[in-house]
Amino acid sequence: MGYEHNVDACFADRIGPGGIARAGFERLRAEAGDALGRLAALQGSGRMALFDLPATRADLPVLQAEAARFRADFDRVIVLGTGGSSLGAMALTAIGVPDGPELIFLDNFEPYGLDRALAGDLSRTGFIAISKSGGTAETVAQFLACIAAAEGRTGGRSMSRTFLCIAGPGDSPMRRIARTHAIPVMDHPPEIGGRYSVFTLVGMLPGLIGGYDVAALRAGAAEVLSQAIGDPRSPPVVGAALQVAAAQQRGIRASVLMPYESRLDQFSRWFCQLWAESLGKDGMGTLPVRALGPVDQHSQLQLYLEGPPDKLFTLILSDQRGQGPVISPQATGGDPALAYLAGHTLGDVAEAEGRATAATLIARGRPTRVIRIERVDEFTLGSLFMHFMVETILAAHLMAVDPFDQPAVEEGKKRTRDYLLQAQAERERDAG
Ligand SMILES: O=P(O)(O)OC[C@H]1O[C@](O)(CO)[C@@H](O)[C@@H]1O
Repeated sequence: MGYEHNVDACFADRIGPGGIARAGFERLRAEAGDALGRLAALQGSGRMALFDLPATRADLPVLQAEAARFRADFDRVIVLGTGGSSLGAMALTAIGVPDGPELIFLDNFEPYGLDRALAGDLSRTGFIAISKSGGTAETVAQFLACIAAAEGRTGGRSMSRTFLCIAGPGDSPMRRIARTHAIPVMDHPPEIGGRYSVFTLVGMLPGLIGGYDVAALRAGAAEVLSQAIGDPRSPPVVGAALQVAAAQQRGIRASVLMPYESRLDQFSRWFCQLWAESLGKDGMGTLPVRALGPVDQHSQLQLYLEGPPDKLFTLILSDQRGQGPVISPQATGGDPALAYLAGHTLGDVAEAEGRATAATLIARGRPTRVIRIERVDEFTLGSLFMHFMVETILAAHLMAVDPFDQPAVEEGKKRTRDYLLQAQAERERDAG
């Protein structure tokens, strides 16, 4: 597997009263294991398509061909899409810099970023607009703005070769815009929710354009899934029971994810959407918190150690020993205050800091799970994606909420539309 999962320091028998009791946890773990068994029975039926994706390879040739075209034609690819339509690919392409065109994700809707991106040379810039619903205001508005900006600036390339759209099947504003401009549209699988879509073309295509090994990503996911299905004590089952037991028994209100790897910071953003939108309903759910080590030791850690004991910590640690520049003993100038650094690499220091934070949290009786990874690569990331998806789905089961919907976000979207219509009406009234 791409990781080791250690939850010992979450239990009262290890960390004292801040920890959870084994008995209640074991009941939840058994229930989560049963739920996974029922979901696994749907494999291959199309009713749990997420579980079929890791073993799928048939879609890759078409995506590889499309990616090859983008790689040949463009120096920059601007990806439009928000939430589940971008976070997975952003997490994947944050793990390294293989090669290929620069990928620019305009996931946060704001004029400044779009203006800057569009101010560049558009003759070697491709665009991919992604929206499962095909109607998300931010993505549709960006799509229209990019089409308008690209017209006459594509270096003679047709719109159909400059833009690509990924949208759910059926009529939608995005599809209508694409049709007007003869922009090709690929289908977003309707049976996979946006925040679970990283293993579909939504994650795979940007990944392939960036030169990432997407088969390894799926292989990592496949391994976690098959192990979880075969073993009711597997990490995602244990993780779900842990999160729910912590909330039920210890009033835990927040789930902090703290990788000690900048390359996994985007992964934490992906996790936050997954956890929040899947669980936050009917008064249930815990607050997902994105933290990054070591930098947040100098920002959040004081609160984590001495603030309210309402957080469950998940640290993702990798063995960075031996990596990076060496601090030579000569460079420390023989200063005794710096003797502890002499001869170490920067990776040695980062590794010691991650270990120290885990030990300090544990010493303070704060429930702390440690996920150890060997390296940050596609296989490991695929493992972590699948781990947290299964953990989230099973936690939802234990909380009796639906992990696949997000009914409340519609309210804000409707208000946005109303405000804009109102402003339009006022403008027209003032004008005439
Ligand atoms: O892919 P779409 O339909 O544009 O949705 C983007 C995101 O917006 C949400 O619906 C929330 O507003 C998310 O669930 C989703 O990932």
